[in-house]
Order: sequence, then C-alpha cells, then structure tokens
Amino acid sequence: MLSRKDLFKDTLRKAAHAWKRIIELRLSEEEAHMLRSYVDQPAFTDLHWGMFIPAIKGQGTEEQHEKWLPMAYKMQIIGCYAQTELGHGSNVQGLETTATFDPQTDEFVIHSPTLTSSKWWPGGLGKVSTHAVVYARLITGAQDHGVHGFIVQLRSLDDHSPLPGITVGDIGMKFGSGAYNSMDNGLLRFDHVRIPRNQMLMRVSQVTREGKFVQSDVPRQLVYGTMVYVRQTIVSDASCALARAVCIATRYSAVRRQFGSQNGGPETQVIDYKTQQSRLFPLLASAYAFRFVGEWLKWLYADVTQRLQANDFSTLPEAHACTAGLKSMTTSVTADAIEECRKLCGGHGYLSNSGLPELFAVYIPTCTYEGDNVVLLLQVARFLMKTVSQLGSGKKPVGTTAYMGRAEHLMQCRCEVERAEDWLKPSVILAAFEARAFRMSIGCAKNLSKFSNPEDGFSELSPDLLEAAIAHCQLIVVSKYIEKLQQDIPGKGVKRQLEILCNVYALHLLHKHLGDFVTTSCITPKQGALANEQLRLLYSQVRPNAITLVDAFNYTDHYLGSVLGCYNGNVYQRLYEEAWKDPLNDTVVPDGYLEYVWPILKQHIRTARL
Ligand SMILES: Cc1cc2nc3c(=O)[nH]c(=O)nc-3n(C[C@H](O)[C@H](O)[C@H](O)COP(=O)(O)OP(=O)(O)OC[C@H]3O[C@@H](n4cnc5c(N)ncnc54)[C@H](O)[C@@H]3O)c2cc1C
Repeated sequence: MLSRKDLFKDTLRKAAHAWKRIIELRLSEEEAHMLRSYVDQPAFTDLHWGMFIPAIKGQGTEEQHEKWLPMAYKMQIIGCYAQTELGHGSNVQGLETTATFDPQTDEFVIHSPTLTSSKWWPGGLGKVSTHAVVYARLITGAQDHGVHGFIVQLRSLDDHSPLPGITVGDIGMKFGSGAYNSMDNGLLRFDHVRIPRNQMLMRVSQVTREGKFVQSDVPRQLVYGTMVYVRQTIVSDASCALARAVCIATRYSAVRRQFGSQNGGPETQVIDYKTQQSRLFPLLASAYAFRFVGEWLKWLYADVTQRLQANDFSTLPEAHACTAGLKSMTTSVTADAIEECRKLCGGHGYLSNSGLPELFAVYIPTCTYEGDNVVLLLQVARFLMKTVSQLGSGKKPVGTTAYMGRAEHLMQCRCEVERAEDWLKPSVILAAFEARAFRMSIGCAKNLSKFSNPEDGFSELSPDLLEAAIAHCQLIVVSKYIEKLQQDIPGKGVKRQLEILCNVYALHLLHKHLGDFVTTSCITPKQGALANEQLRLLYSQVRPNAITLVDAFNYTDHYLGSVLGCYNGNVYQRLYEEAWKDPLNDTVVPDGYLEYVWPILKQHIRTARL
C-alpha cells in the first residue's frame, strides 16, 4: 500500500537497520548475506555486495583490491554495476559508452556519445550508489579495444550530489506495485567525465602510462569466475523462491475442499485430485532438485576459485557454460512455477495476501538480468556444438559434458525398461537423459554441417539448439540429484522421500519432453507410456508426506507472507480478518460516492459537475 517514495525510503531504513545488526553481531560475509536475504526486499545492497564488490575482486589488480575493497566492505562507498545501456543489453560488445585515454593528464575520459549509450537499468544507481563499475569501450590513440570495466565515482561523498558531468536518476516504476520497485534501477549519462588511469580494472588488460594497451597473460575467461559466483547464487535463490511458492500451494491445497461430499460429509481436499498432484508435485520435486544442484554449484565455485589461484583455466569454459545454462533453466522454471502455484490456489491465489502475486512480480526479472535466459541457452548450445566438434580430436570433454566422451555408446544404447517399475532405477533414468541430450546435440551438429556458413546455420537452427541446451541442463540437474542420493542422508525415512521426489522430477520431465526421447529413439512410445504410469503411482506416494516435505523448508509464517500458506492452516479466518484491514474498508461509504455514484443512482448524471 506504500507509495513508491515511501516504499523506497522504507527500503533504505531496512537496509540501514540490517547493516547496523551485521556490525553489532559481527556477522561473517555469509551470515550477513543470509540476513540480507531474509530482509527479503530488493535493495541497492544486493548490487553493492552481489555485483560491485565481486566485479572489483574478479577484474581488479592486487593494488586495486587494496585501495577499493576496504572502503566497499565498510560501506564507506556504495557501488553498483553499470553495464546495460538504453540501446544495448544482451550484446555487451555493442555498448557505446567510451573511455578514451588522455596521455596528457594520465586519465580516461568517460563519455556517453548518444542517447542509446545512456546506462539504463543498473540497480542501486538511480538514487543511492556513490560509485559504479562502468563498462565502456576503451579507446587509446584512435584504437578501440572493446569493452572494459572502470571504477567511476558518481556522487559526492559529502552531500550525495552528482559529480560534474554526470546525469543520474531512477528509470521509473516497474512490474507490480511493491516487488522490484524498492530498487532504484537507474539511468546515467557521462559528459566527458575524467577518472585517473588506475581506475580501469586492470587484471586482464592494462593501459600503460604511455597509453599502450597490454593484454596480461591472465586469460579473459577470468571474468567467468565472477559470473560463476553470481549465477550460483541465482540458482540457490531459484530453489528458495520455488520452495516458497510450492509451500503456499501445497498447504492451501490440503486446506481447500471442493466437490465430492458424501452423505453430508466433508468435500474432497483439492490436493487429492490427481490433476492437482500432477501439477503440484513436480514443482515440489523441482524445488528439492534445484536445492541440490545449487549446493553442487557452491562446490563448483570453490573448485573454480582454487583452480584460478593455481592458474589452471582448463575447466572454466565448461563451468561457465554449465552455470549459464542452470541459471537460465532454474529461473525460467521457477517463474512459471510461481504462476502455476497461483493458479493451483484458485481465486484466492490472486489476492495479494496469498503472497504469490508479489513473489511472482519480484521474481520474474531474474529471467532477464544476469543474462537473458534465451541468450544464455544459446551460449550453452555454442559450447555443446564446440564440444561435439572436438570429440574426434582426442580432447576429452570435462565436467558436466564428460558424458559426451562415451559417444559411441550413447548413440547405440537402448533403454531396457519393460515394466513401469524399471523406471525407478537411477541408472535407467540417467541413461535415457544422457542419450537424449547427446543425440539432440549430435542432431543439431549434423544439421549445422549442412550450412556453408556456420553462423547462418546457427541462426537458422537456433530453436533446435535451444532445446538441445535445455536437454543438457535437465540432465545436469537429474544427475546431480541422483549423485546426492548416493550420499548418506540423515533422518529416518528422509532418503526414501527424496528418492521418490527424484523419480518424480525425472519422470515428469520425461513425460513433458516425450517427443525428444522418442524421436531420438532413446525410448519407445511404449516405454514412454510406462514412465507415465510409474509417475502416477509416485504421486500417490508423495501425497501422505506432501505437507511434511514443504514444512521441511522451514519457512516462518512471517517470511512466507501468505495467508493461504500459514502453518496452522487457519486460512478462512485469516482471509476474513485481512480483508477488513484494507484501507478501502476504513469507511463504510467510500470517498467519491457523493461525486460519482450518487448522481448515477439519482439520475442526475447529466447535471453532475464531474
Ligand atoms: C530488474 C532488472 C535489474 C537489472 N539490473 C541490472 C544491473 O544492475 N546492471 C546492469 O548493467 N543491467 C541490469 N539489468 C539489465 C539486464 O541485464 C538486461 O535487461 C539483460 O541483459 C537483457 O538485455 P536487454 O534488456 O537488452 O534484452 P534484449 O537483449 O534486447 O532482449 C530482447 C529479446 O531479444 C532476444 N534476443 C536478444 N539477443 C538474442 C540473440 N542473439 N538470439 C536470439 N534472441 C535474442 C531475447 O531473448 C529477448 O527475448 C537489469 C534488468 C532488470 C529487468
């Protein structure tokens, strides 16, 4: 109910309070991150900690770390990540902002030459950030060296006014009324703003005092390290948002009753309808699956970091492709799933106090920021095509593409399922998903080879390539879930429940993408039908523990923020009470009645002064 201005001020208050507590409690970086995420409102701090600091860490030199990070860690400066421009988003190489080296003064001149070069979207930029990592075309002499990052001060540290040559402001209201409107996504223009040479992030390439452009021996892929980190957090957040929506929809589905009353008894709980189960339980299973893949990505990031420190860059491209694909897949599924959960809650799901509209509005931009999901999948597809093309050369595919090393087997293997329960074997599921992903990639590679110009081929076949990339990403999630189940899992019967959900996850994907599996001859239509039969049986096994499985996410009522998803299930009483809290109900007769309703009722509309 807050106006944008009040919402924004309230967000500033919460951020300040959170920071106060973080200092008082001497929280570690990880604990502080958790505290901020439980504040549960997009704020400039997300970009400061999530993008500005990682960008400096990943792309800055040791000296730059020493100079900037202590100030950033103490929040003596607040930073944002200014890459996207009004006219350029996904195509980063098309950015127009320039950073021209002036050898006379040993400075860069940052400039926005056109309207389309205005920075547009960076979170925290609009009203709060004092600094930004700005991405601009580096120009020395008359030469354009492509896009690089620069630390630029935007506002005075004394009175917060924009520095000379800088025009900065908020880009306006976004989707929903609350949601992401607590964030000051900003616009920014530079009019020949000067910064010292040492504010170019110089870990990968440098400009010398004489204005010479030098590439260091550190590969450009180094920046992938930062991306792996950021995307790993996005995948974990996807699991969290999905779990939240599923928790609300599952609890409410157990409370809600429709039809089926016999002899005056209660109606049927909607969670007992098979259609409700077939829509809801795969989402519950996905929430668990994404949690496990998120945990694995944490490990991957630690592994990538270790390798970077040892100057081993061999697994970086694979790790980069894998995280790009998983970011894309998990966020797309989660965004759609939140809307599905709203529908699963029927009409009451559309009420703000169900918590779902707000969750949807705040979540969906995840499909766009940190890389548009389609653009990311196309990058994954490119990587897959490259991996396929190198199969004959003796270069072994690594990490999540290692399965491609068994090319001959994957092209020939046949699914051994004869009875529905055969689909419960992890090895059978894995074999089907591997064969499908591989054969789809090979199919694309074959079709690509028919084009004389590979780029034309890539563009023409991009819808198919997208699907091959999705198949690969689904395989990663399925295989990481299966790996998780090979570990010890404490708690009586917990592992069994997780096994059931793993099968639900895999078999619902198989059912949904049956066309892929059958057209690549990985399974027969009969085996597809058996998978579906097994899936139905699994739903009945999930049902008795469905509520416990969402209670296990351990969300408080306060955090869930949903009348429908409250722990004690006292939904109708709470809905009734909430309705009376709406400001429209402050008065019995609404403001405006006399001016606009009364003249209609009394047939005075022609003479009414409107
Ligand atoms: C809430 C929010 C917060 C953001 N925060 C920041 C921030 O802090 N800092 C920052 O720098 N930016 C930020 N952004 C910007 C964001 O990173 C970009 O919006 C994103 O990269 C997508 O770029 P775009 O908007 O130009 O979309 P476009 O690239 O214009 O996409 C439009 C459509 O074209 C399609 N498309 C584009 N290229 C291709 C292709 N090669 N092949 C096939 N299809 C294609 C896309 O799939 C999409 O459907 C934010 C955006 C949002 C919504």
